[in-house]
Amino acid sequence: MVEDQAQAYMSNCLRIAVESKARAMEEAAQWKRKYEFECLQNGAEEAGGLSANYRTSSSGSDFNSVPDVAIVQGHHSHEQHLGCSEGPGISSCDIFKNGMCSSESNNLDGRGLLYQKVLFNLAWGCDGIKDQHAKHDIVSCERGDIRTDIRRSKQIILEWKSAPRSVAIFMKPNSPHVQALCKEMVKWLKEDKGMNVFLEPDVRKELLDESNTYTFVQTWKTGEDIKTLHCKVDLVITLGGDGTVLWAASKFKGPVPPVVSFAMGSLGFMTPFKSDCFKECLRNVIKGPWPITLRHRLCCRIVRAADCQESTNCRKILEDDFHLVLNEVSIDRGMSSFLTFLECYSDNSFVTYVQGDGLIISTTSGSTAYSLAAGGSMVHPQVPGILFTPICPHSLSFRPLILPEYVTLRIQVPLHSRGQAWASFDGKDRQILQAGDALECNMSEWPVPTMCEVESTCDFLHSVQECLHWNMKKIHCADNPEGQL
Ligand SMILES: NC(=O)c1ccc[n+]([C@@H]2O[C@H](COP(=O)([O-])OP(=O)(O)OC[C@H]3O[C@@H](n4cnc5c(N)ncnc54)[C@H](O)[C@@H]3O)[C@@H](O)[C@H]2O)c1
Ligand SMILES: Nc1ncnc2c1ncn2[C@@H]1O[C@H](COP(=O)(O)OP(=O)(O)OP(=O)(O)O)[C@@H](O)[C@H]1O
Repeated sequence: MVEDQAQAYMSNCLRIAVESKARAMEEAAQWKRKYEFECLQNGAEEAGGLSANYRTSSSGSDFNSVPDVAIVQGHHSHEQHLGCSEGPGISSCDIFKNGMCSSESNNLDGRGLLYQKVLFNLAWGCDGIKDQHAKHDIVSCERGDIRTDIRRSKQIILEWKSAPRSVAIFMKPNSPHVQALCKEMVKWLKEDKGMNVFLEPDVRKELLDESNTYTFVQTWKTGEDIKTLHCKVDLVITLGGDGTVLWAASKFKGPVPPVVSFAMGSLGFMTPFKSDCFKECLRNVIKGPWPITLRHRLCCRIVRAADCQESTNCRKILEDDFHLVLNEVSIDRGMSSFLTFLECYSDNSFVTYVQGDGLIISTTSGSTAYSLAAGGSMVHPQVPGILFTPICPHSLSFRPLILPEYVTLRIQVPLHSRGQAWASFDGKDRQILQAGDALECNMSEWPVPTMCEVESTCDFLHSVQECLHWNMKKIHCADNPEGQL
């Protein structure tokens, strides 16, 4: 009995001693944390970067008030590496403390001491641009954890602030069926909708030669006029096939008004609307809101060797001397019987040599056109990327690539090349590339907004299935009268 009491007394003393020691250690750790936080706060305030972004708490000097996310003026060595000497970015400037981290124990080291997570900064290569555009729209690094936001808004919707008033119609030439529909549409747009109608100069002339009821139709005369067409029209209508969409887009060397495309061609991958119900379609689109697909374009320039002879930096490129392609720019061997030999660079990094029939640099919209025929993947038009697809490469291992949308590609015909190459822009405007000439392209800031029939992905899948018969095979089965799978 006495022995039991003595043992209980001893273990009680031991427990009290252990608890006192734990309390003392906890208090010491608290003081240490406070000291470290104050040191860091003082340092940050001296650097001038963190103070504006502090999460405030009830007491200003409370070491429980910690910075959330700070946008810092670059003092990080990595920024220099990215060519962004003072560029903005996202910084993780967090001091971990009780209750801040999802799991408190994560911040305790083996000896039960709290540690500070090492600070870091995320910056985006921005070639010296110092504005907020260099921040990434979906990446954050709150509390030192890098995360990407889930993009919940999938579909872009166009909502008119007031009803569109002017429309430009582009139509496929030499088709009586298309011409007949164009006349009917022009009358309806004017009489029922009270809209100003623009037609291409020769189409307008043909209409006026036929009847003077179309004197209200407007047009453009010079190349200068067409440069400002986007300021005069709210909506573009195309009547034809994919070629007519490409044709209409090529007329806009800057911003493009929303495009409604009626299928009156053979394939019609980018022409979702049916011409026989054009009034209902246009009524809906004009009323809005309406889903659109932003189809990115590539801005392509030819850099001539002759223009660069004086100095390596000399570029006698005129302001207007560029092509905006909706599908692709292709470089091929033309009539030459030699293999093309092209040197390819991405942002000045060597990519590869192309030896074969040529190379296609395609947008994602163009992925279902020439690039597909050359073995490239089909890519949804809203995926940000540039397709790099060789044409009949001489090497069996030369597979197509998809590069990020922000790279600048340079395709050079080497000075020692035996033959020339030819560049075509959306299958048109073929231009010769002599030895030493290069083609440069990057993503343009001016996409083509095309109105969807249903919504972007649904329209894309519908086109893939209906126009290209993707993964459709006939099955011979009495249970499947339509014979398709
Ligand atoms: N081997 C090939 O498949 C090949 C060869 C040369 C050009 N092309 C394509 O033709 C385009 C020019 O078209 P065009 O109508 O002025 O010439 P075109 O009249 O010769 O038509 C070419 C075909 O490509 C289709 N097409 C065009 N763009 C498309 C797209 N984004 N998705 C799916 N199919 C598409 C057209 O509907 C048409 O059937 C070029 O941009 C190029 O992509 C393809
Ligand atoms: N307004 C226009 N003026 C001059 N040429 C045009 C015009 N619209 C289209 N074209 C050209 O006419 C050709 C045929 O047009 P389009 O591709 O629209 O018809 P399609 O071949 O019947 O249809 P799809 O492309 O669906 O097979 C294309 O090469 C295109 O560039």
